[in-house]
Amino acid sequence: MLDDFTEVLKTALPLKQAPLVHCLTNAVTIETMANALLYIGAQPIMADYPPEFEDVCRITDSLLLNLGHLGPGAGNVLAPASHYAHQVQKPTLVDIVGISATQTRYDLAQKLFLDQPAVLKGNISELRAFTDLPSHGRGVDGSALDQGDANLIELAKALCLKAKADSTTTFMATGPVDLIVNGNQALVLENGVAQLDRFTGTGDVVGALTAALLGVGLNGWQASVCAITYFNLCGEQALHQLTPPFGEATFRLATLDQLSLLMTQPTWYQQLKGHFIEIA
Ligand SMILES: Nc1ncnc2c1ncn2[C@@H]1O[C@H](COP(=O)(O)OP(=O)(O)O)[C@@H](O)[C@H]1O
Ligand SMILES: Cc1ncsc1CCOP(=O)(O)O
Ligand SMILES: [Mg+2]
Repeated sequence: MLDDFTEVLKTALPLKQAPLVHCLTNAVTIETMANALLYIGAQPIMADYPPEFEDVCRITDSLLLNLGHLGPGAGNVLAPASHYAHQVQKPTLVDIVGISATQTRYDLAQKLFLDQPAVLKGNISELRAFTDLPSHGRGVDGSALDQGDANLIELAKALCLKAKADSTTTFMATGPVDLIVNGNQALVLENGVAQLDRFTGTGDVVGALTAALLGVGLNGWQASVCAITYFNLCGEQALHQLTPPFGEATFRLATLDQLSLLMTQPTWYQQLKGHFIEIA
């Protein structure tokens, strides 16, 4: 079954066409996100003024809603964009950054979920908060205390219950290992390196890559596996190429550089590591 995904990875990247991705995102990582999309051959448009949404929606291939840095009236920006995309069936990704930190983000995430996004993502602590499980998330960061096999299975079951109410959304929970839940299937992905937790925006970039892949027609399940695996292999390759000592900023740049480079290696997709878990 994992072989099916290897095939998806192989055919998806390099992209055969450039999807235009409408991003409503946070001010912290907005530039990193825009460039990450360009590096993989997609195109970003950051447009958060509601009167523009209809025009922007007409020309874009997917929508990304990131809760990372809510400004005044954010509810009046993200929710209308989400409703409109739902009406016209534009594939949408919701990134629930920081929902373990505030009730406002929690409420907004639950509201956006009702519009049936193709993918709802966050780190493992954020997805635990979303499903009302105890979460050790701190600010926008996940906690190692929410990792571990028992916690992953507990989260997979909780997401599976959510998925039963809405079978169209794929859930992505990132961390040292990543969990993807779709319907009653749960997949654990095992690529990546610890340094990917040490610069800001790694989760946001994974969200952007996923939205780009939704924009070229991959479903939520395929886009999630492909985006996480590609990004984490970029991190692995960056680490492999750097000679110590090097700082976190150097690693960040090397990882972002791999976004345009790794896919030019003919067998990159063969490094996919993961396994399905039983949640019945
Ligand atoms: N310790 C780690 N080991 C391997 N990969 C990691 C690790 N921490 C994060 N990653 C990877 O970095 C990306 C961002 O994950 P994460 O840090 O959980 O998101 P966020 O930035 O939203 O908190 C994911 O692709 C994840 O697999
Ligand atoms: C530091 C910070 N604060 C609000 S959003 C943000 C960036 C979060 O990026 P990521 O979710 O990818 O870690
Ligand atoms: Mg991060």
